[in-house]
Amino acid sequence: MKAGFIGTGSMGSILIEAFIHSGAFNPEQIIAGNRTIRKVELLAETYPGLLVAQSNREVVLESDIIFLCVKPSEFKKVIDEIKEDVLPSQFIVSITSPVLIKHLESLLPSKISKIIPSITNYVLSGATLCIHGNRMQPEDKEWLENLFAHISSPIRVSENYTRISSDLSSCGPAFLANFIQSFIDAAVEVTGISPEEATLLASEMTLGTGKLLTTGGFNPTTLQKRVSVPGGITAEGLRILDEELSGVFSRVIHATHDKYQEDLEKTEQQLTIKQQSSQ
Ligand SMILES: NC(=O)C1=CN([C@@H]2O[C@H](COP(=O)(O)OP(=O)(O)OC[C@H]3O[C@@H](n4cnc5c(N)ncnc54)[C@H](O)[C@@H]3O)[C@@H](O)[C@H]2O)C=CC1
Ligand SMILES: O=C(O)[C@@H]1CCC=N1
Repeated sequence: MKAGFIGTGSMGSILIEAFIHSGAFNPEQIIAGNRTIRKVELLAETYPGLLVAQSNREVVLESDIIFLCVKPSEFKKVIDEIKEDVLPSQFIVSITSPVLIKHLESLLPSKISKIIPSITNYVLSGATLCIHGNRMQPEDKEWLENLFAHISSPIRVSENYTRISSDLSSCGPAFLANFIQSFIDAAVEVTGISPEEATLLASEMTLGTGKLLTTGGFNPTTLQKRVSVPGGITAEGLRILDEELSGVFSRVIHATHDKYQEDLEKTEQQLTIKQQSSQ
């Protein structure tokens, strides 16, 4: 099994490193290409045996499964480069939400899935969102999800819910980190505790909270209730949060969905124009 990666930016390189660290792939099983080739050369220096492709075509010609790890606006160019070489027996995995499965299936003859990762996969944790195309047979889906199980909890989602699922799973780490940073900044400003100590405490707290919510038998509601001693201190803090954060996440979700719609329309336009002109 040879795995090819087109795009070794933030998420492409995180996936490569996670697959290697988890033992899912040896470096020798990986070939990667990137617009700026130096990024792949650096990966190959860290993981000897990893092959540096000189072109996206080379990635496709050498791989059984190809991960497309470029931004939505870069898809058209990549697909134009590789489409003549893609085979029906190959697997193509897109990690980009605004590129629809139906467009990929109309442009490429391979088996297609969309799997949206998360930065949490870097530490072999968090979810990956799995959306499979029509050519994926039950055994293909099982095989691919087993591969992603090395680095994540693969969860099947409907393509209609890609955005909100990705908001929770993939944007979520940044949203949560923003909340934590505000908590730390306030702690430093109000009390004079050092930023390092506040950050350590907040980070350990986040790890423990994640464990309680995944394997500790709590959900967000029961956790808040359990920590809030009746007439105690936590309830005072929660009262402020409930007042101040009311409506904030609806606005966040509207903002991500507006941007998604914009990307979806632009990408659809690019990919379908290409399709018409190639007929
Ligand atoms: N960053 C994240 O946490 C997550 C990102 N994603 C998705 O992953 C996709 C990539 O995101 P990032 O890795 O963050 O972006 P990035 O900008 O860090 O990486 C994209 C890479 O693609 C390369 N590239 C561009 N055009 C190319 C071409 N024609 N041929 C070969 N390589 C080319 C660029 O040089 C760059 O290294 C995006 O669509 C994003 O929505 C999905 C889940 C999480
Ligand atoms: O910011 C972005 O566009 C990507 C999508 C999910 C996480 N990061």
